[in-house]
Amino acid sequence: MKYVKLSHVNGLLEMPMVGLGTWRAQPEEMEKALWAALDAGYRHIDTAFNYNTEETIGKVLKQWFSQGKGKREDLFITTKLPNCANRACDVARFLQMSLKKLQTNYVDLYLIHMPFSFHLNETNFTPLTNEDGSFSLDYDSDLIATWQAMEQQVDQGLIKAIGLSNFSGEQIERIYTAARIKPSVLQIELHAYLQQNELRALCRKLGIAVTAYAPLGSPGANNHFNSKYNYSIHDFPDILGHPLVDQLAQKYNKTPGQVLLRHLIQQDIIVIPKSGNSERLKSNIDVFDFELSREDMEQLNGLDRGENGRIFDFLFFKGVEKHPEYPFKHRIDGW
Ligand SMILES: NC(=O)C1=CN([C@@H]2O[C@H](COP(=O)(O)OP(=O)(O)OC[C@H]3O[C@@H](n4cnc5c(N)ncnc54)[C@H](OP(=O)(O)O)[C@@H]3O)[C@@H](O)[C@H]2O)C=CC1
Ligand SMILES: O=C1CO[C@H](CO)[C@@H](O)[C@@H]1O
Repeated sequence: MKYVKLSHVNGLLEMPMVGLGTWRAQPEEMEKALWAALDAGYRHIDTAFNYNTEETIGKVLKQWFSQGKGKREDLFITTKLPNCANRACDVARFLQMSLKKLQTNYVDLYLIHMPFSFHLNETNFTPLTNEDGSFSLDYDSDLIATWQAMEQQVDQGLIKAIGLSNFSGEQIERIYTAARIKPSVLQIELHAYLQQNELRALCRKLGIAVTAYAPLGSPGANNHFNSKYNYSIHDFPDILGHPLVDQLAQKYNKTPGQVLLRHLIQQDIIVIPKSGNSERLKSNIDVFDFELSREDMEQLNGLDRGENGRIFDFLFFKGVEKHPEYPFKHRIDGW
């Protein structure tokens, strides 16, 4: 395993470059997948308050520790503040709920999941929706105040590093400028079709590590958006099936998934592929024994479609584009 050393942290904190994604994993699948992942050598787990996987992760880890297979400090756990809690007064209690479910007294990384905010349904801690099915936008939430509340949780020893997810360059710079504890990590959609060169350059300048979500193009996400939100993404990309990826997989005697992950890792990008299948889990972490040549890296760089390659525009949250902090306005303007 290779690690990225995080800046803006008190002391040394290293993030394993491959982590286990957990979005859409159902409890039984999650339990099996995490055991298989820990056996395969995964030590980095990516979850979020709204994935409904924290509880199962906590349960498995408790057993893993009690069987003497590892210690808490061997693991890197990321979780996220949901966007229905993007306000200073909600940070401590949402973090507490995550810590309780994860059965741990700290997380390595806590991210603001999304910059746009929804009102909170206090009965079940989900976003409030309006009668027409649109999401109830909270125009008053203050991202800087939310960030400062996260800094206080770092001071309390409940979080090691703090970061952002799905933020635009302007939003990142705004938080960075105001921050006492600077963001250590930016988690964004990043894969061969959406290579995010501008945001990566900004992060390099600010000493922020980049984590790629949906690094394989999130196969199956469209079905999920369809069934959960009755929303379909236009031109849904099949990156794993691209002929170049297939050709390189044959050349290096690797799978298409390994080629795509290696393309990112070789550029110092952390990846968090999700799998519930033990063979694919193993293959996704087995990406450190080969190197793509400069020419092949350049060919893969050439697959970038810019904004047209984006899967997660969050427009499945009906009405979200009206929020002033919606980060992809440039995309809508371009349509
Ligand atoms: N911050 C944010 O807003 C977001 C964060 N995330 C995080 O990033 C993680 C990864 O993103 P995700 O959307 O899950 O997408 P991924 O790109 O990781 O794709 C996951 C899908 O690919 C399949 N798969 C996994 N490995 C392989 C392989 N080697 N070959 C072929 N298919 C494979 C999985 O199926 P199977 O399980 O059957 O193997 C699953 O359906 C999430 O799980 C979550 O933790 C994701 C979205 C948004
Ligand atoms: O991490 C995520 C995966 O996609 C979800 C949408 O259903 C979001 O909750 C979130 O961005």
